[in-house]
Amino acid sequence: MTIQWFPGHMAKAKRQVTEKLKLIDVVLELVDARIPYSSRNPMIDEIVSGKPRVVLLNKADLADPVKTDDWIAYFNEQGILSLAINAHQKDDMKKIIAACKELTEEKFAKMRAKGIKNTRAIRALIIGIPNVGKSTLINRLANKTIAKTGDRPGVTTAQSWIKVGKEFELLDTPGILWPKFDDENVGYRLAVTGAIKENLLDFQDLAVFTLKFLIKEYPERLMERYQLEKLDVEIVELFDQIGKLRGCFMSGGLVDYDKTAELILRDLRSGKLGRITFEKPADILL
Ligand SMILES: Nc1nc2c(ncn2[C@@H]2O[C@H](COP(=O)(O)OP(=O)(O)OP(=O)(O)O)[C@@H](O)[C@H]2O)c(=O)[nH]1
Repeated sequence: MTIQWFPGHMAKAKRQVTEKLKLIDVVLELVDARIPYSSRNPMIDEIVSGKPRVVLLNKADLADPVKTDDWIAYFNEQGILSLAINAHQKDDMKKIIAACKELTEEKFAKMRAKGIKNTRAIRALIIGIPNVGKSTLINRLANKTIAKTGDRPGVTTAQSWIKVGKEFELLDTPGILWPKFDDENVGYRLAVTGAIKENLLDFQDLAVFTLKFLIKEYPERLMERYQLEKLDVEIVELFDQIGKLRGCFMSGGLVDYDKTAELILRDLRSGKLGRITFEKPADILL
């Protein structure tokens, strides 16, 4: 997984998704429930225009449930159906299929009214930015492991359908979209949640961003996890305290800030700092 999008890439990705859209009845737009704004493609409305769509707030198991509810209400207000899911959870698949049925009911009723007898299965496509859980969801819906092919430049692979019961089928390769790049905070949020390739990142920089965010939004969690008594100190002081507590030292006995930063990010990504969401609908101007 890399995120290196250039105008040429973007145009090609858009074309590939547009081609796939012609084949399907309903779009499953996957976003990261911890960053439902930053993990959406900026041109998504234009790209899927006219197709019924469900926004799936994936990795909801890692996100703050109160904020997830706010996001669902927000999408509702926009007239977009949305569901909180965990792509590893079998039970959540039923909710997705039920939502797809609801959204395509009218279209299929019209087909039946025209006398088309053997009504086919509902056809769906998963789309989303890198690392949002597309393959995991495909495998979960398919109930087996489907080889990860993605869209490679210049390679035309035949489209095939994965049957999920009698009434639903899924295109076996997802549509890959690019994230937003227009705002520094968006970049940080994508990076701390793991959407950007690790070797492109400065862990100390990301850990500073994370600590500042936690001080503001989840101070108790931070204090509890790292046994901190107060947070109104310099960030470097927090690094020192956390590094000492967790044994992140260099050979001379000084705190190793790189190791400490990695530890903070690992804790965040694995949910050890609790369920965290980085953005609220009220924070964004849409
Ligand atoms: N906790 C949690 N982890 C998830 C969930 N869905 C996916 N993941 C994890 O997120 C990581 C990325 O998932 P993938 O399915 O590879 O994502 P993708 O969108 O196919 O990624 P690309 O191939 O890079 O486009 C994996 O480590 C998954 O196990 C979820 O609902 N909850």
